[in-house]
Amino acid sequence: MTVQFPFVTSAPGKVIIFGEHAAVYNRPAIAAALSLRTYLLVTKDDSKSEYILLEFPDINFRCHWKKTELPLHPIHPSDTNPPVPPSELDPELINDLGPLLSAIDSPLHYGAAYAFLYLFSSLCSRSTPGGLTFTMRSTLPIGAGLGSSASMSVCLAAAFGYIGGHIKEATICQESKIAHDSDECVFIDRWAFMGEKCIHGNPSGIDNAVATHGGAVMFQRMGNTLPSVRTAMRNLPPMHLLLTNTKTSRRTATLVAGVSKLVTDYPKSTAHILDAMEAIAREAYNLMLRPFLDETSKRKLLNLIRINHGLLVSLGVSHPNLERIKLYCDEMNVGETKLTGAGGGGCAITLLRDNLKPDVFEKLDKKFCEHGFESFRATLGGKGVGILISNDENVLDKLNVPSFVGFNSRDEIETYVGCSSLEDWRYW
Ligand SMILES: Nc1ncnc2c1ncn2[C@@H]1O[C@H](COP(=O)(O)OP(=O)(O)O)[C@@H](O)[C@H]1O
Ligand SMILES: C[C@@](O)(CCOP(=O)(O)O)CC(=O)O
Ligand SMILES: [Mg+2]
Repeated sequence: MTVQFPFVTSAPGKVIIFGEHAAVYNRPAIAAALSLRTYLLVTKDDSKSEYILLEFPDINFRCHWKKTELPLHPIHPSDTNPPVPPSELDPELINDLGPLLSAIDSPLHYGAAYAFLYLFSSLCSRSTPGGLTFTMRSTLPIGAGLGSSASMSVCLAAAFGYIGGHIKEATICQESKIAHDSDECVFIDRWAFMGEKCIHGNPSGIDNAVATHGGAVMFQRMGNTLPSVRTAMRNLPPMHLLLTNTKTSRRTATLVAGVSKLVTDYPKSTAHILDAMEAIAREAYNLMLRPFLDETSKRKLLNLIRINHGLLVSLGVSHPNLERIKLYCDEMNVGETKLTGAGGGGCAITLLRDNLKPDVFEKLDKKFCEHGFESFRATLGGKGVGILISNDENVLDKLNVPSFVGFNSRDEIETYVGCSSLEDWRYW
């Protein structure tokens, strides 16, 4: 198979509706893909053939390495094709990557470069051409609980899987749906999970599963060795979720580590909290299987959102700004609010009551603006990982590093190269 450059891979962010953090401890959680996405442009420039280059303008990071410096793993005849990652990160590869990462100070840059190098070295070989530039753009806020790390890892795993010849070019267009997981999606999901491990140590795998497969799922990790269970939730009832970003930055790695310490220090008490979160996710799952929410089901879901948030507060992963959002929503009686993702800042979701008057939103928006928060209505359950390989001159005109770096808003990215605008996107 010949790899055609330039190309773009893309994957969605996600909203965890119930069960964040508990998901790390093998409890079920419910999440759905978001319409906001990450896009990774891969271009080839023969005049730079000695190098592999990163352009990550969203986090203000660019970097390059000589291809000969990279610890590309030689392919052994006994290797499985496509390669299957081990259950833990490979200590030998981690060691080899150390010197390449040692000059990077910022944890944001470090995590992104580490995931990049780990996946590149695992999936590309000496015969991979040099002169490749990887330019990453997200329409998602980064480090805000909406799974930007997983959507980035999925974009990388898909791109390296394609370049390394491990997966075929996708052929399924926007409208068609497949009933089962394709081999390509299984491959991408598994390797993106390794990227998530590089970025936050002990991920549950829910974020990369949603970013790969799209849609909505009930997900349960089964420990380190067994495969996770992923139950697709088709036909989610209309949920009317308001998503509010505190713009308070935080790192998932720090929050997951904080909960881990609490679980170690208070094993009995925290087990009850995690069990309660499991019961909430299961009750919510049964309610959300219905195509419409009657009044009683809606009331129950609202209650479950409130209880889940209270439990997350008890694990120490809220933040005064998340509590401010909850306070305003409670005062105006618009619905129930919980943090989403790792917490500690980032985003909250509010499940809105029915028949709210528009002026309530105006008042709420005004309050949020005073604190610099940003609200948007979430569209849930979109497409998973995709690839754009286009021969259209108008599209090709945008598929170069300066254009990609130069997009200055979410709307521009979506309009010029986005999954929602171009028909050339294909899905695995
Ligand atoms: N567009 C992007 N460009 C570069 N790095 C990114 C991008 N999106 C995500 N990342 C990486 O993912 C990290 C954020 O992941 P995380 O702390 O898990 O928050 P979340 O997944 O909720 O956004 C960033 O610090 C960065 O390393
Ligand atoms: C806290 C957790 O449940 C979700 C983290 O999501 P995010 O990185 O904050 O978008 C961790 C995980 O499930 O891997
Ligand atoms: Mg993350």
